[in-house]
Amino acid sequence: MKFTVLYGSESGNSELIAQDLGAKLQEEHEAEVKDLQDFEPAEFTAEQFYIIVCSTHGEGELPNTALPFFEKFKSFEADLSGVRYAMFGLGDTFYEETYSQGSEHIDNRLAELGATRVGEYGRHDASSWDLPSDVALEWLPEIVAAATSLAPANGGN
Ligand SMILES: Cc1cc2nc3c(=O)[nH]c(=O)nc-3n(C[C@H](O)[C@H](O)[C@H](O)COP(=O)(O)O)c2cc1C
Repeated sequence: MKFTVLYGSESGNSELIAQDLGAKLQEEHEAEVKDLQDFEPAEFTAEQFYIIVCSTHGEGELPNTALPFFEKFKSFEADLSGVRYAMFGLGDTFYEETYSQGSEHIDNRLAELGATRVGEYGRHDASSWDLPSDVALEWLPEIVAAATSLAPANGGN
């Protein structure tokens, strides 16, 4: 199973989590970490398992760095039904109405295109005392177990 960790970050928290998840995954798996700024919607493939780490800015919006990707993704049309992914959203419960909604824009569009989210939706609340990477690394094993137990989408080995 090959993992691609994608991140959208404005002040660095999601990027740090993505790097820490990538390093943990690389202990036992093939894994790469990419900024959503350097990723195109057409790159989504059933050969990879995606872990998307993304924060919330503005009023429930994506971080600025992820906006160019999302603009393209909104109008991108393809059948992503073979694509599997997990989501980890960052936010702050201080923003009650829009808590952690940034990542949900990406999650909703992936679902619309037929991709399958695997495992629990991870979250980090900046108002909590928990360190972002601690929460994400605690969340990771269940995701890896679920991802690696899935049959390859292409039916291959
Ligand atoms: C200007 C600004 C606006 C924000 N708006 C929201 C919001 O609407 N909802 C939310 O849950 N968090 C919001 N946050 C909190 C961030 O999502 C949180 O601090 C997160 O850890 C930042 O991650 P990043 O460094 O990867 O961008 C906002 C933060 C800032 C600085």
